[in-house]
Amino acid sequence: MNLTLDDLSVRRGGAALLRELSLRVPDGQVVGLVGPNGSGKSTALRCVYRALRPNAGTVWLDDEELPRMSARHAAQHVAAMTQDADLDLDFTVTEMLALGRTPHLRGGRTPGRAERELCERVMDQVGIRELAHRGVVTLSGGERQRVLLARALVQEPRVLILDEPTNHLDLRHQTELLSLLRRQEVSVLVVLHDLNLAAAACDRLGVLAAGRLVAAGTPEDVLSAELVREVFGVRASVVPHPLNGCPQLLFDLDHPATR
Ligand SMILES: Nc1ncnc2c1ncn2[C@@H]1O[C@H](COP(=O)(O)OP(=O)(O)OP(=O)(O)O)[C@@H](O)[C@H]1O
Repeated sequence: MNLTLDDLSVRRGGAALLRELSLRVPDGQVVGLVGPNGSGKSTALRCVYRALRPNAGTVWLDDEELPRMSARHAAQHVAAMTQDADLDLDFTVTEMLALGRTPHLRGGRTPGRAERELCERVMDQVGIRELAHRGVVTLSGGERQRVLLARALVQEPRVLILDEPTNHLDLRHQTELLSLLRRQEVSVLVVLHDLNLAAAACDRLGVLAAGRLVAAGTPEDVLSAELVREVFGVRASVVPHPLNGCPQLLFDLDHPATR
């Protein structure tokens, strides 16, 4: 399913948070949204998972306008793993995952055997089976993060929206999560801060600065030393990854900034 952000503008309290953002996530591709703090990345995602209504522009799922869909219909197609998620609930991990099936259950039906098997498969994929009976409030930051990903996958979405999904994860879990994303047959829009992980994991990148899309394309097209200097104010060298050739950034901590 193709996801299209179409000319989105968001203004709040007299400030422009997003300015005429257009970005396409083609069916089955992983598109990364990167940019400095406060550049509008989460704002863009919020417009997609309907936590925020843009002042102008819209979002398309193929040729259907997402804001016009019912909440249930939208949730059958789009799942989000976000910074806003509230896990301070007295639920076990298994119960939390079952909630992910809600959009697909008709008339308040409770999850049956097929749903339970799906949840178990996803727990194995994400490596949280041993947490199944733990209360979600007792989990570490990284464990919670993986439970949220599992809940999104249990939803069996066609489009997955992820806001900094790796921020609490250790190195192994970061790489596992991103390689898992690449194996999913869904369209993915993901905000990442780590440009090297973004270059490795994403088919395409969009770069936001002050609410505007300033570059978009393949990681090779986008990640230049000039762009990193201009957008992030950081001096970096770009080298090809020795195994797969994707661009990777090296930083000089003695001379981090250009100004
Ligand atoms: N309701 C609001 N009213 C006013 N300003 C807001 C509102 N919501 C967000 N902002 C501001 O909009 C800007 C963009 O916020 P956003 O969360 O989209 O940035 P971001 O790129 O995701 O940042 P980060 O990398 O720090 O997570 C920030 O300066 C933020 O303070």
